[in-house]
Amino acid sequence: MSSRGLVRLPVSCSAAVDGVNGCLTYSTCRSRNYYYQYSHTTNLQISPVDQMPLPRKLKKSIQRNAYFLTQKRKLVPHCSSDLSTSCRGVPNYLSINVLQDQSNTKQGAIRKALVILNPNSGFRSSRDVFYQKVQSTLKLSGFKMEVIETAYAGHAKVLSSTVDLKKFPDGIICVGGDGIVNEVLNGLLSRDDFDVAIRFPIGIIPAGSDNSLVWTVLGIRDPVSAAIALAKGDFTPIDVFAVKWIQAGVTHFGLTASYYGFVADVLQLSEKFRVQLGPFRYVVAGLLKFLSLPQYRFEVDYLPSSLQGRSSESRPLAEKRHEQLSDDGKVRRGTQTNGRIKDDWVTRNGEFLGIFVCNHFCKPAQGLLSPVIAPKARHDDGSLDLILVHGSGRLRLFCFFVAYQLCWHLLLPYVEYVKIKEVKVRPVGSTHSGCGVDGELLDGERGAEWQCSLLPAQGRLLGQDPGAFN
Ligand SMILES: Nc1ncnc2c1ncn2[C@@H]1O[C@H](COP(=O)(O)OP(=O)(O)OP(=O)(O)O)[C@@H](O)[C@H]1O
Repeated sequence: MSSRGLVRLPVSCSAAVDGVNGCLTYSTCRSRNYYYQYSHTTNLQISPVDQMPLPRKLKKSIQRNAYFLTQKRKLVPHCSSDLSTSCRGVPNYLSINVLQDQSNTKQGAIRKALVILNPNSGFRSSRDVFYQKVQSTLKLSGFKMEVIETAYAGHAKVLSSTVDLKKFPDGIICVGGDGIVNEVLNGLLSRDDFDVAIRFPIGIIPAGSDNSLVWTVLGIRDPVSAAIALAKGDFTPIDVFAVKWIQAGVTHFGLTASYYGFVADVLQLSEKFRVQLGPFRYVVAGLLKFLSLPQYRFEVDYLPSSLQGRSSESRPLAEKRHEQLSDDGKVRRGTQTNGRIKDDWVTRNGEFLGIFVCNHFCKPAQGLLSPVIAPKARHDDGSLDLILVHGSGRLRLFCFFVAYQLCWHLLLPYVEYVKIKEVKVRPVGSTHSGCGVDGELLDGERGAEWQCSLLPAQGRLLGQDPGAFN
């Protein structure tokens, strides 16, 4: 029997196959069908399907699946990374075929990664997701992993800020939601070796309530596809932004979005229902907040993208970062800010239902319609997208929400959309002074002023951006 393209499996293959489907699974290799049989004494045996003494029905089913996969690969090149996203009903264990067929999978190479698993994410199914759905796929592709489960909120940040990165050169894999990814990012960026840490690869296995980041940037929303994307070993560069509470000098980093007004309020309220409602907490909190909608007043200053001063672009990363994080809030209006003329800034004061500062187009993984909040945003375009929803009142908010579901919200006359480099947001009066960053709430005191800007270096996500093929 020819074993071309098939027995290039790492040493761990018997365990991997065992983990995938108990003791028996089957697969295809290129245009031929093979049958894998696992037994504790002989480990892995591989034979063409035609030659195996299988029941006729099973043989036919294998051949049907093989045909389906071959056709799909012909029709959609590079489809493999989202195979189980786009082809519902394709069993989990068929993903192994895809791994074997990836020319860029690092066959045989050992890749060392730290896995940080949040057992509290989403429906609290992270353990099942990791151990039953993805661990075997990752092992098969050569990952050697150390798994640590978080024991408390903030644990992932502590881990990523103290871990010896040289011990895990192939990255940190987060199993959970956007919150745990955000913690890992903030842990990495609090390290002394910031320049190295910002480029340290972060992998995501979605098991949280929403997982907007991996869905929007990599087009993946199920754990098996995410594992395959990690196995392929590519990277996607992504802009990183910093949200600074100016008076306190506290900075928090993000990859998805920061938001103020109604959504920040909903985020705060939703935490009260986390244990009872899991991912549905956002819907309930949203409804409750809608019914008791306050007025939100803000002063907003933003620097449009096209007016970005060029003087800072040639300076080294460490110098620029220091400048960005240590201006101690001593910026005064009508003066120079970080070498840029204040006159370039645009000011908007008044009532706003919401203010969103997006790093990518922010597609929620939940919901039927998958609307996007910032359709022109890209995760690596070196700018942020600002959406200002002017005004107040339930009717206006309801119309915005409906239009958003249909992706028409940018057509509303009270919605302003602009690409920016930096924005400052000051809540006025009794307006909620907190701000949400990637699903985490930053609480500020009354009168807190927030400054949101991009860092001068990009981070790296493990996995290939599907848009990179175009
Ligand atoms: N062991 C733990 N016990 C309690 N909270 C934890 C624990 N580990 C992490 N957390 C906290 O849980 C929060 C949410 O985690 P995560 O983002 O993984 O899930 P999620 O909120 O369900 O998903 P999403 O952020 O996508 O909505 C994080 O902010 C983190 O601080």
